Amino acid sequence: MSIRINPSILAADFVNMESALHSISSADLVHVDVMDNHFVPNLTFGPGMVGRIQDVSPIPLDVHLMIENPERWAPGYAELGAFSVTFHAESTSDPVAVARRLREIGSRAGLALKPGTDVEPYLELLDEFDQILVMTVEPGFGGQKFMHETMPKLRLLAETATRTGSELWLQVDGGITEDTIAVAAEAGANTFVAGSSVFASDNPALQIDTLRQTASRHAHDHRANR
Ligand SMILES: O=C(CO)[C@@H](O)[C@H](O)COP(=O)(O)O
Repeated sequence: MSIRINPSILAADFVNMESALHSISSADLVHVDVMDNHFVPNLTFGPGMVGRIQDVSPIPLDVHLMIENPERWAPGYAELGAFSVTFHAESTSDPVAVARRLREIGSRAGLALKPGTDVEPYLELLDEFDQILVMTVEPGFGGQKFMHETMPKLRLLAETATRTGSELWLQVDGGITEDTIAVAAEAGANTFVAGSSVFASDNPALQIDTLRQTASRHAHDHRANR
C-alpha cells in the first residue's frame, strides 16, 4: 500500500515560503490551504499566491479549498497545474459537477468532509472522486487536537473502497502526529496531511520520514490497491 505524506504549509513561515517548500522536498505533495474567511473564520491566500507556490515548489500541489462557491473558484486552481484540488461537500449543492470539471481540466478531484458531516450520502458517488479528505479537526486553523470520533467515518470509507476495488485515496488532515498517524492508518487512511508536526520540527525531512514509517507499520495490507 502506498503511503503519502503531505505537509501543510499553513504551518510554514509565509515570508520564507520558498525555503519552506524546499525543506519538505522529500514529501509526496505539498498541502496548500486556501481559506476565504467565509467558509472558515480564517484567511490565507488565493490563486496568485498558489500560482507562485506552483512555480517554485519541488513537489506537486495538493490544494485544499476551504471556501464558498467552489463552482466558481476550484477550476482556476486546476488550471494553475495543481495535482489535486479538494473542495468541501458542505460548500456546494453539486459536488459531482465540480469534480467532473476538475478532472476534465486534468487535476485529481477531492471531496472534503468536516468532522460533523456524514459520509453516507456520498458512498454511492465515490467513483466521481479521486480522494476523500476526512477532516480530523474543524477546518480553519492549524495546531488543533485530532478528533478520534472521526475514525468510524474513515473506517466506513476504507471498507467501502476495499469492497468495491476502488483506488480512492483516503486523506486525513488535522492534528496528525506520530501517535495519531498510527490511529488513522489503522482506520484505513493512506494520505496524511501534517502541518505543525512537520514545520515545528528542527528537521522536517526527518519528521516526514518518521511519519511515513509509522503510517506504513500501521497500514493494512489488504488495502494494497490504494
Ligand atoms: O486544513 C487545515 C486546517 O483547517 C490543516 O491543513 C492544518 O493546517 C493542519 O495543521 P496541523 O493540525 O497539522 O497543525
